[in-house]
Amino acid sequence: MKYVIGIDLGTSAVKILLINQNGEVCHEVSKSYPLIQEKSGYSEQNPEEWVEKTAQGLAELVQQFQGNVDDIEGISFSGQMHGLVLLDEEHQVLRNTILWNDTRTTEQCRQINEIVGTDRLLEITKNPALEGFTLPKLLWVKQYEPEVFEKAHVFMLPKDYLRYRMTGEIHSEYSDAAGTLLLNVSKKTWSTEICELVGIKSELCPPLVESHQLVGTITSDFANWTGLSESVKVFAGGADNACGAIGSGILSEGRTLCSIGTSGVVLSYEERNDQDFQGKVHYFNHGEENAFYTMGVTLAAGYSLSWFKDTFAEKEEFEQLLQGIDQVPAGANGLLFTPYLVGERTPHADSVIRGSFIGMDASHKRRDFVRAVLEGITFSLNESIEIFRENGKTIDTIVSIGGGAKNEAWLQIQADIFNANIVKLSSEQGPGMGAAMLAAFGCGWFSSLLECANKFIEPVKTYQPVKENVAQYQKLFGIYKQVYEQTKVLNEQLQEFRK
Ligand SMILES: Nc1ncnc2c1ncn2[C@@H]1O[C@H](COP(=O)(O)OP(=O)(O)O)[C@@H](O)[C@H]1O
Ligand SMILES: O=C(CO)[C@@H](O)[C@H](O)COP(=O)(O)O
Repeated sequence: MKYVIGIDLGTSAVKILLINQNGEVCHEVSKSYPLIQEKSGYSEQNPEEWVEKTAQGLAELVQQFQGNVDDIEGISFSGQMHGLVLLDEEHQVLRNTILWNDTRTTEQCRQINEIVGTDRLLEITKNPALEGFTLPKLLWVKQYEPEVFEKAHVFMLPKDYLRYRMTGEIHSEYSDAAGTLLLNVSKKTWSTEICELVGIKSELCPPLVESHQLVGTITSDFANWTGLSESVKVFAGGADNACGAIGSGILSEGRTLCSIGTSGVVLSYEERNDQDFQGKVHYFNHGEENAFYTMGVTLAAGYSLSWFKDTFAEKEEFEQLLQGIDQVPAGANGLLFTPYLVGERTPHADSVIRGSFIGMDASHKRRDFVRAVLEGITFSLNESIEIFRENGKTIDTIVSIGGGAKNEAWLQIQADIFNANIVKLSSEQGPGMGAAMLAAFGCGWFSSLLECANKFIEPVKTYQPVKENVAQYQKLFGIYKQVYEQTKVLNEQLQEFRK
């Protein structure tokens, strides 16, 4: 039996899956790392931490593995998107990575809009300038840390840096490059036009490859560190949402995904590169060659729940915190939560807005708050679904993955709020599975990703919407949507008091 490894470099943790040729998860390791949040709106990580935790995880996985290590044939990656890793000429990291959920770059987004023009930007990159994307981060470093920027030789995305440390080879691939705001998404080339306009040397952009492309083998140092064989083939991999889509079988038109990790996304497969959502949702290259996807993003989805847990129930596990929420009625007894803890992306691209609990009552218990948090996150994702539906998409079935798909009551809440069937898969680790599938396809085990999906992906349960809950949530969603407008000015006034 042969095996592949899928490494998902998430925001909360690196998750590593060992998968056999039947698509069975044989071993699973997860190693977490913290966010560095020096100020309100800032979010960074130390790339060295990703490398160390991945190496530790792989070493643990190899130790647990009973078979012959030479039978592990391929490795590929899925990674949190947009994060800026800057390397100098010696390929040393110049500063901490500025992450996708860091919103310090509103000023740089305005500059990009002024210099490139919003229409031209949309034409080339298919996306508007948003704080989370990589180009505004590059411009922020150029403006505020010129001594760092001067030394920059190449920029990389998180999983591309990890792969570089494992192989010594520097590459980017289209699905992650699409989230930089520097890629011409239809032509699949770095945009020299944008680089020139904003004053970024195009040599900073790494060479581009396809997600399933073989980029090398692991270095002898990394092999010694982990126990892996030096001959294991390394494939480029993809953005976590592209990989989540592959790992959930979102490989044809009409298929929709909901992924609740640190962020939350609703994603839809696109065959074509010329749909027009006027930048209301992200439009990126898929990890499948020449395919695309559109996506709405809630910045603090799982993060809202983990924030609540860390703040009010630090010592408890998620399972304990979520106990009993199925006994709280839909609507959490009149308590509403908006998950804008670090600002928002879809449908409100707003780095200043912050979250709220509306309707707190003396009768509310902790579990009402927990249910309200889950419902608020799900309402936020429903705003993305609403955009898709308003643009003519039929969304009646959604595959749900990510840490959020571990809880049955939350899956039912998703069915009721989205008014769609929710499909749970045998593994909620869609991005890691997608990465492993890219390795399996790259190794030649299958003639297409779709063929691999048919073998590897196993739906285990479907949650159907309950009519009474759907009606209740439709009323509540109308109220939820008003909270943004009603709290926007208040949050602008509060901004000067933030850390
Ligand atoms: N048992 C659970 N039930 C519900 N949600 C959970 C559970 N365990 C983790 N989560 C949620 O999943 C999130 C992490 O999901 P994950 O997909 O691993 O994220 P990432 O890829 O961003 O690291 C946490 O922030 C938490 O909100
Ligand atoms: O910014 C985005 C997508 O545009 C995020 O979805 C990141 O890709 C992080 O993903 P998770 O760590 O939440 O999976």
